[in-house]
Amino acid sequence: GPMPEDFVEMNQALPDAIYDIRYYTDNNFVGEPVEGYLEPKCILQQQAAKALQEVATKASEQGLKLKIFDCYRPQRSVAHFMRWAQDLSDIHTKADYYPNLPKDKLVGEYIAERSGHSRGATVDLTLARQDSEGNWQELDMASPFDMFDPLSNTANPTISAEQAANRQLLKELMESAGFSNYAMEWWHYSLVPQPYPDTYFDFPVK
Ligand SMILES: C[C@@H](N)C(=O)N[C@H](C)C(=O)O
Ligand SMILES: [Zn+2]
Repeated sequence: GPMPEDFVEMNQALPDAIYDIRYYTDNNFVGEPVEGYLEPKCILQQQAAKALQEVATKASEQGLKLKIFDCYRPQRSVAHFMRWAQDLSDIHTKADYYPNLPKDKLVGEYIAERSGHSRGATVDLTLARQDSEGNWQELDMASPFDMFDPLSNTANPTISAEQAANRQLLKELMESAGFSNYAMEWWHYSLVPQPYPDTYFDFPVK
C-alpha cells in the first residue's frame, strides 16, 4: 500500500539533520542495498517526526546536529535481514559488523524479526559536531552504528568517560522528547507510547 497520511518525510521536515540512510547503500551489515529502500529517505510517523524535530532544536542549541541512519523500515526489508541472517555461509561483513559474535546470535538481540522500525516511530541516530575545518563529525560513541557487539550496549562499562558522556547526551536529548533507548544498541530509539503498537507497515521507502 501507499504511505499513510500521518507519515512524514524527514528530509523535508527536518532538513538540518544529516541523513546517511545506510540500508539504501551497500555500506551496511548485509553488504548490499536492502530491499524496500528505493530512495535514501527517513520517513517517520508524525508524532515521532515532531518529537525528533524537538530533539534537533535542543541539539542545535549545543552546536550539535542529528545524524540519522534509519527510520521507518518496511517489513520486506526486515525479511531481507532475516534471509541474510539464515545464510550462515555469508560472513563477508563479519569483520566490520559482528567481529566477536557468531552470526546465529544476532537475530533477537541486535536485529529484530518484528522491528519497531516497521511501526514507524523508531530511529537509529547519533550526534555530530563541527570540527575546526567546519566538517560535521560524529561524536565518539565507542562503536559505530550497527556494530553488533556488547561494546554497543548503551551502558557498556568498558568505554571511556567521554564516550559514556556522549551516549548519555544523546540519551538525555532523546528521552526529553519522549523516546526510549534500546539498551542493547546506543543508537536505537523508539517513541513511547508507540502510535502504531501492532502494525508492521510494508510500503517502500521512496
Ligand atoms: C539492525 C539495527 N539497526 C536495529 O534496528 N536493531 C533493532 C533490534 C531492530 O531491528 O529493531
Ligand atoms: Zn534501530
